[in-house]
Amino acid sequence: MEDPSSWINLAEVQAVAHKKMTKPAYDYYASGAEDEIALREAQMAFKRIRFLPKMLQGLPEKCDTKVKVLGGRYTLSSPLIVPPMAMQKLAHPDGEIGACRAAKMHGVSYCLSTMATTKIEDVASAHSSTVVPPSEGESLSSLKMFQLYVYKDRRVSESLIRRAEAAGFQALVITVDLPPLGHREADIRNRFHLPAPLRLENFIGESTTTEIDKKGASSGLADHSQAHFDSTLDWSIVPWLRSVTTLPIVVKGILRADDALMARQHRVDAVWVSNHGGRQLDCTIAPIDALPEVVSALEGSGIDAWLDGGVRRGTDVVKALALGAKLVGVGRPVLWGLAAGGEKGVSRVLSMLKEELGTSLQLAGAPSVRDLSPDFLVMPGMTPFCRPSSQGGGGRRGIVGSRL
Ligand SMILES: Cc1cc2nc3c(=O)[nH]c(=O)nc-3n(C[C@H](O)[C@H](O)[C@H](O)COP(=O)(O)O)c2cc1C
Ligand SMILES: CC(C)CC(=O)C(=O)O
Repeated sequence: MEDPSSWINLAEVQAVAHKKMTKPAYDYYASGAEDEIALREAQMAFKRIRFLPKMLQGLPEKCDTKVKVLGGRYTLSSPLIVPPMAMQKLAHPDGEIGACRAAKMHGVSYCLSTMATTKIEDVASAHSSTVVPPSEGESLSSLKMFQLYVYKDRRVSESLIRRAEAAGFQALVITVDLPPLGHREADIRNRFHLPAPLRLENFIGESTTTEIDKKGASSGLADHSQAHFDSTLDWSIVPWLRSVTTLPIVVKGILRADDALMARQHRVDAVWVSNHGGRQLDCTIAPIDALPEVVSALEGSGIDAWLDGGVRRGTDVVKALALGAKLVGVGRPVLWGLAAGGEKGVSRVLSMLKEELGTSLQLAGAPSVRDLSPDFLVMPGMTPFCRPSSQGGGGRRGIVGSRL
């Protein structure tokens, strides 16, 4: 199991990572808040959705996964994104650099966390200098983005944004579902802290102390976020961000249609449907269940809906795309790949997921990700019926009781 090429699914990678990681590091990555209902539900909700595949569609040999995002500004090779995840050197010395390089090599977008163990500028230059060979004659394209936690001291946030912009990050993702930090019992029990010599590299030389570096009485994460993150944010944060940056703004952590409407009113560039991997408020709705309402709130606005949470299979990606997500994030499996095999491990995780995505598109009968729609799915509790049209071809389908 040492050789990443021997792994055949993402669950297997987690088992390898588990054996290699220290208990506090594994628990920090794996766990959710409180009873972990939201964590489990995010995955289970995908499994309740069924496909209604189309046959004899005259598919190309390889289905097209290109997507246009951020108001059509960018065409990307893949709808996959590595969401922001803190402290990636806890998994492996390759850390954020290994993860972002592997993502770029696969045409997968990468979002760097504020709470990284590698400096913004170092990640940017590793990403820029990664040369991606053309794949089947096409050059792969993806984005690098920066995720922001807003600090009580706005000068800290402003400096992070300016550094990310200067370093060439192409979008700013602001996370709105934290603080305060969710009640993560494993981290409290383990008195989680970042072991030396690892540090939150974006804050070296600044007045922001980290708390995360020291073993305290409780979780260092909770201490840090309570001390420094602004828990009083409201929608006026969007105009403030606009006053600081010209980057597209993505709001991450939305689960409600009325919040999506507020995001629309504030002209953000994308709404990222997420429950933070079940690490914040427990018992939230699964992101995939929240997606259809958010998509309909954004309809006609040109604002993208992105999604993460519980994505573990290519079929999960297809379901999210069919329900209207433009980008789909896969979180923990990337960390498991990193822990189990460094950059090569991440690369294997992404290649398995891309392969599953390609196969699932073919089996569902969609020539491209842009051809997907709710018509390919049967939602829980709904009875599908398919009616041939009176003209022959292209039958009509409905789902009894469906809100889609
Ligand atoms: C270890 C870990 C660290 C995370 N750190 C951040 C972070 O710094 N910023 C953020 O917005 N989300 C963070 N997240 C949440 C992810 O961006 C993402 O929403 C979540 O992991 C998706 O769920 P999944 O792991 O089931 O794919 C983190 C998640 C994990 C597992
Ligand atoms: C340091 C934390 C605030 C990072 C985070 O978002 C998480 O652990 O989920």
